[in-house]
Amino acid sequence: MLETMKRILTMAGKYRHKVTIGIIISLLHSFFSAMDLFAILYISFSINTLTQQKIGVAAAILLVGLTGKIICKYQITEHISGSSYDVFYEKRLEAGEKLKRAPMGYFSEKNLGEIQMAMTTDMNALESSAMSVVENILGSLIYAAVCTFVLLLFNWRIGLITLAGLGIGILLLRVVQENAKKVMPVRFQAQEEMTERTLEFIQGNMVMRLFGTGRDGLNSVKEAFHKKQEADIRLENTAVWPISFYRYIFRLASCGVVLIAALLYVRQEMTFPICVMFLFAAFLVYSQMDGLASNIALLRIVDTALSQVESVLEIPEMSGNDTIDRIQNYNIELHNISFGYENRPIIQNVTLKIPEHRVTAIVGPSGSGKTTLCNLITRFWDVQQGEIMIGGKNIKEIEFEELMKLMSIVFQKVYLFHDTIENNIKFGKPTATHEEVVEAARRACCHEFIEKLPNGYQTIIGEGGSTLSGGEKQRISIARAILKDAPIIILDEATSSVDPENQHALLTAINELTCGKTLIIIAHRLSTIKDADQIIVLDNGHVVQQGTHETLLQQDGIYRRFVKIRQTASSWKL
Ligand SMILES: Nc1ncnc2c1ncn2[C@@H]1O[C@H](COP(=O)(O)OP(=O)(O)OP(=O)(O)O)[C@@H](O)[C@H]1O
Repeated sequence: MLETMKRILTMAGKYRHKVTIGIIISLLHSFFSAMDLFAILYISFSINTLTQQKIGVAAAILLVGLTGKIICKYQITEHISGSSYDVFYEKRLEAGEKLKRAPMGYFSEKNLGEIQMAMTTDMNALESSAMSVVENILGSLIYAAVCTFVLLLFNWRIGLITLAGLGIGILLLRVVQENAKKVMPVRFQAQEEMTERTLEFIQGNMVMRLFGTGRDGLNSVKEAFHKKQEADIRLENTAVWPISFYRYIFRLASCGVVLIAALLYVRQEMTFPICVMFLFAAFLVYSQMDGLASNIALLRIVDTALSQVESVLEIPEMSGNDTIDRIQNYNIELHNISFGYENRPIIQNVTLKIPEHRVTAIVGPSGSGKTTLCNLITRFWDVQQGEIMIGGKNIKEIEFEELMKLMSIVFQKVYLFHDTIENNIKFGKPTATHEEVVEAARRACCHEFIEKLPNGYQTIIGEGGSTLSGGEKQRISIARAILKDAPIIILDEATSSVDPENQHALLTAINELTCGKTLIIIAHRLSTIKDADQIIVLDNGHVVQQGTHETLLQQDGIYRRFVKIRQTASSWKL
């Protein structure tokens, strides 16, 4: 319990101080709450000599308690709940920054569900509960401790009964916590699986229907729902008995206090007023302990959510914090690089020079590693062996955002944001004017279709660009790259979705865009690569040929065979 509270305070970061003040105020709140008991004590002691003035004093004690409670509650909300929103606003930003610097390998299918859960469900749970749970638990415990202490002062026997009830109650809460500790990871895993399966079912719905497997897909979602349901029930069950027993213990201890007080009075070891005071106290002392049980269950949820969020905040960051200031040229050199996905070798011992201001085309059969090679140059993945240099500098030493300033990339899979077309293009240069956006769009051959849309450049694109065709999305991403105007350009099958009508204009635009730049291109069409300054032929992760179109045609290699069978070889990409 204390460990979780410590973690919550650590997570509070720069708000830790404010939260700590909030916790101290919450202790003060417990003290003011206990003033009800003081008022009863005062009345009980004065019962035989009660005057209007004494009633006034008791009323004043109650009033001070009530006022103190209200002021403290306001301050607690201000310091604890208020900080909670600030803390998790910043944690979301921090996680976003971390994710920006995480290696692409971190974003595996498995991790995506975890990241999504951590950034949404877990952060929400922490935002709404983490701080208040600390406040409630401490508040309840302090209140009970203050009351017990007062009772001990008045009668050690009754005080000890109250203390014993408190001790057993706390032990039972530990049992609840320990039980939940075993079940919570199962529940979280079930929740993650449910999120992943549901997303998969929604995203893959069309494919499932087309192949008549919609029902099978639903079955896996149902199974995930069922696992979640089972985990929830198991979690509830682990707490049912200990919590019932926990409540029973307090009732029992309260009854014990009543009985002992009555007994002591009968034996004339206690005066009637004190006995009455204990009768009241018996029920007041544990009045906040019922709520503590549900807060302990909540603390377990908070604990697991904390672990999930901490795991996102602790993801490895890519190394390198150098700038690109001292880079004199844009020659790219690959020195004996190797890379594999999860120990499956993809790129093997590749050594290459990609000269600046030249066009380098990468070709090879599907799956030969063309995209992977580009992903290594852009440092979306880090090489496992060898080094990649730009302008003589190892890219691992350059900060990722700085490195990205050097490159414009047109991906095979284009992602557009749920925003206006203008802002999507401006993503390449946020400071661009409308005229610059239009100019980039014209050069990327998308101005005309944008103009025909109902709101032109202000038309909102659906998430992921879902309201546009593949070709339209690709042209917008080219406009983005044109606007960014980086010295190194990587085009991964950029022309694949463009219709023949726009093909020529687009290639002209690409030529214009790439003129005088270092261009690496993975393209479909022979026309695109035959004018390249060098062509790299990849096969099974190895560079098997390298040269110009003419020199490669003269060699008896797979490039020549490819050119010959190009019309029929569907698995090749040129
Ligand atoms: N994220 C990934 N995790 C695991 N394996 C991957 C991943 N991305 C690609 N691969 C595998 O690496 C190999 C090379 O893929 P890559 O996309 O680099 O080839 P490519 O030559 O660009 O193919 P294509 O022309 O079909 O796009 C393929 O076998 C692919 O299945």
